[in-house]
Amino acid sequence: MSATLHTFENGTALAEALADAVGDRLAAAIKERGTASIAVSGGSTPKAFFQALSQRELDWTRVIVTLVDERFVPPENDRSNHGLVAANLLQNKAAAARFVPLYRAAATAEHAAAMASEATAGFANPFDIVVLGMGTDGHTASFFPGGTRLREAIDPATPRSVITMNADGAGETRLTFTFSSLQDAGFLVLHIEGDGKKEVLARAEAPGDEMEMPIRAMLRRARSPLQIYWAP
Ligand SMILES: O=C(O)[C@H](O)[C@@H](O)[C@H](O)[C@H](O)COP(=O)(O)O
Repeated sequence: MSATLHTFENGTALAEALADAVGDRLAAAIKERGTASIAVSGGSTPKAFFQALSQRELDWTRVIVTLVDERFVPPENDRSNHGLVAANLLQNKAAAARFVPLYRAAATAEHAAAMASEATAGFANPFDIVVLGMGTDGHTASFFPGGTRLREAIDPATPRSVITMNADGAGETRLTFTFSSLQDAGFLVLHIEGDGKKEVLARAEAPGDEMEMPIRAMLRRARSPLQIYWAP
């Protein structure tokens, strides 16, 4: 599908513009269907965006927030994406939103993934908004190069669900929505910052194997147009 690059002067300007765009989409979905759903990524990049979005004026009681992917760690762990979202997005006006975690205190990550798949099935088809990140190794969500279930995760035939993933670059076991769950969001965003990530993006846009740079799956095959938000 097509991708559009939106460039901003700095991270603050990007965060405000992305919060405006996402806030407008959430409001439109609420107006249309009474509810809105958004899946966001972790990492260091989205913090300012989360803080900006948390202050947008809308009926947050009708918004469901979940994660594109998560580490198999409880929210108190400082590597938890749930913890990051709780501290930065589910604040201010957005404190009224309903958060649906991917992590579950289950015996295994596989059980947690099954529980998360069930808990999200009602609203993840498709998401109104998905905000992806990208690592310098070309991963997005928890689609890591060399990941144990990478082929399955990016296979368009794999159903909408949350699956587990292990990879050298990932640290903990991950829980991740599959490609099919994310690629048809009403508003599909890739949020990246810095010159290094822009170079990674250029490499990903060149011919090559999706298994080497899994972001290529989104760049090449997402049904929704990919909106790339970038600032130096
Ligand atoms: O870490 C996570 O939760 C996500 O799995 C990951 O896909 C993230 O979006 C990228 O690794 C970018 O991370 P940075 O923003 O920290 O560069």
